[in-house]
Amino acid sequence: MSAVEIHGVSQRYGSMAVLHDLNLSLAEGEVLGLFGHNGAGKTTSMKLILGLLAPSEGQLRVLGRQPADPDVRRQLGYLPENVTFYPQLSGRETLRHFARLKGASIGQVDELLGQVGLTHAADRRVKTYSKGMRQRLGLAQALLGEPRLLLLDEPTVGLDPIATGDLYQLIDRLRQRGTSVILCSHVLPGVEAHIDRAAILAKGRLQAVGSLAQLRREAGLPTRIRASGMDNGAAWLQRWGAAGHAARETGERSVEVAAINGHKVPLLRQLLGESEPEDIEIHQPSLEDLYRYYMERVGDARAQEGRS
Ligand SMILES: Nc1ncnc2c1ncn2[C@@H]1O[C@H](COP(=O)(O)OP(=O)(O)OP(=O)(O)O)[C@@H](O)[C@H]1O
Repeated sequence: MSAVEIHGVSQRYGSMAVLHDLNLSLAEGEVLGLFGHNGAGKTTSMKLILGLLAPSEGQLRVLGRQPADPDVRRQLGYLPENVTFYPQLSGRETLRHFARLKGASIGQVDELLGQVGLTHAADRRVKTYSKGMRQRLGLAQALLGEPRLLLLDEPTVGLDPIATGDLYQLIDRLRQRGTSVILCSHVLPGVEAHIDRAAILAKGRLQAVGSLAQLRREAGLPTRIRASGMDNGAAWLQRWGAAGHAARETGERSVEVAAINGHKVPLLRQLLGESEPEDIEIHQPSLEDLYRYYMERVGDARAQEGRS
């Protein structure tokens, strides 16, 4: 059974269409990164999965049932984008309150405070917490009741680099336990190692979904091979250019060639077989490169529609 299945979902707010024919599924134990520009429809998608909104068109199944089913709700954890708490309660009191609301064991509270690094501040009022501490409390709240499906909307906002790394490690552990996770984020660097697939949403439409390897193949973005400490760089530039590869000088005795699909290994073999670079760097397209590619493609499509 899939954790989430979305079939042909469109969503309107009044007369404004914000999601168009969305089709997406999430396997159990899978971590999906959902990325998109401001207003792309990420939070709306999460609210549909949470059963907080009913789709204008199409169907959703969450853990095999209707999203608003109370049994499903009990198995979901949600960290909203702008998390707010009662300022007068302490962190521990806050979590106890949410545990009671969710029917989760109060015994989990202290363990979760420890997991998010808030044990030392458990008895301080939330109004004295920094933004990052409130965010971590929000995460602990989302983890109450050991959810099977966790929805995290901008979880790294306000987190310092170490807390961000801790969050990603926590996601890795949850994945190992079989928890399914949807993670919305504008922060792309660093997240790619912790997701199974990425979904890229723009203007309410899913532009791409797949593993990084699949998206790299689909986008056909080049892997850049940079060789430094080269005695005969100019000759290589000429040779690569003649063979139709984009190549450039990147510094003194340093050259770079862009290898598109299928050319990476042959180019490397040739380079290492026939010259002696002091160093080689291989830069695969990052999630950020892929995101930029899909965003630019939407922009281009719009520009062409405008011209026709
Ligand atoms: N309650 C609402 N009423 C009317 N329009 C809304 C409502 N909520 C969201 N929208 C609109 O729907 C579109 C999608 O919003 P959504 O919050 O899903 O985007 P998002 O991808 O989460 O954006 P961000 O990255 O800025 O959080 C936006 O144009 C937004 O203005």
